[in-house]
Amino acid sequence: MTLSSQQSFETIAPAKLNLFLHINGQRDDGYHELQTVFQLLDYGDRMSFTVTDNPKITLTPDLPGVPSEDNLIIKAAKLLQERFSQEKRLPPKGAHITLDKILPMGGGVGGGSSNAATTLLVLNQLWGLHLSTDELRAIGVKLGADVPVFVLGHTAWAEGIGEQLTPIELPEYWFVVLKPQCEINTKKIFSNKVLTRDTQKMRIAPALEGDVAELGNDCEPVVKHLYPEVEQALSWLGQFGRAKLTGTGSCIFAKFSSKEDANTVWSQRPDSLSGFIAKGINKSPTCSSLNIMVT
Ligand SMILES: C[C@](O)(CO)[C@H](O)COP(=O)(O)OP(=O)(O)OC[C@H]1O[C@@H](n2ccc(N)nc2=O)[C@H](O)[C@@H]1O
Ligand SMILES: Nc1ncnc2c1ncn2[C@@H]1O[C@H](COP(=O)(O)OP(=O)(O)OP(=O)(O)O)[C@@H](O)[C@H]1O
Repeated sequence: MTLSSQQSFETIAPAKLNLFLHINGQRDDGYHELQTVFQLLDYGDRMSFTVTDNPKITLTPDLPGVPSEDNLIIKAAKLLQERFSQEKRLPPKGAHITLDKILPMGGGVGGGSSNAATTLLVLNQLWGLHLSTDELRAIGVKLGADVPVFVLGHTAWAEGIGEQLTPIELPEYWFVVLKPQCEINTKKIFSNKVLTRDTQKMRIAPALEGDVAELGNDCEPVVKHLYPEVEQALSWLGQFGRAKLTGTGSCIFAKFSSKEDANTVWSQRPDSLSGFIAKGINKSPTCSSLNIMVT
């Protein structure tokens, strides 16, 4: 049975970590050129989708602080509806979507982007649109630089503004991800005057595992200066391994070779730090259950 003959679908929208993040320049439109490795995690928001004949897109529950029209899930569904009308010349179908939000917002783990990408992938199939993954990636990048990697649904080496992607296979390590008590606006960090913007581009994806461990995040000095709670969290986690910022923060992470080692560190964390433990995965659960080939 194909998904287009089904009416409902439930899945996890996974989180990502930036295992390192280099900023290599700035484009004329203000966006930054970067190089990074996106590591997908086996931890994320639960989402469910039910097709409706009525063209309305509804989402429950509301996300506190995010008006419905600004929610990336609604925006993604509406962009896809426009394509539906263009391609099929029929009144669009609608959807009822539920979101169990567990990923910290403004944390650099890509929750909103992952929600948007999951919406594109699932509704593309439930509505029987059959757009290719490349077409969905092109729609996704209009919603945010982090959306395409979640459409690809694979851990990846990334360049450009984060949309030029090469899938890679990494060992499935465990990560302790800690969230200091602050939310960080991505634009605020990217518009900071003293942000490093001239890290030399690597010519090829580093031979990953070993090399990536040594590479840092160019946003870290600015974020540490503006948010002392992030600096404190980095020094605490740094006692147990190399601790880094993901994206523009506020979450930080360190890698461990077993769940037990990760748990030992997690159980000692200060009360001021929330977060989660997760395993690194190569392929996203949504792409696996939708039988999407990674190319
Ligand atoms: C920091 C990362 O999370 C690393 O993966 C991403 O680069 C951010 O991706 P995102 O949250 O999807 O970002 P967007 O929603 O596209 O952009 C938010 C703001 O960040 C800035 N921005 C974002 C990505 C990028 N490569 N250069 C930028 O300068 C832009 O000012 C933009 O207005
Ligand atoms: N479905 C959504 N889930 C979370 N945030 C959303 C969503 N839709 C819109 N937003 C807005 O996007 C902002 C960033 O949310 P998100 O959780 O993706 O942060 P992030 O992990 O720091 O993102 P990134 O790593 O992609 O920069 C939120 O503060 C919120 O205003």
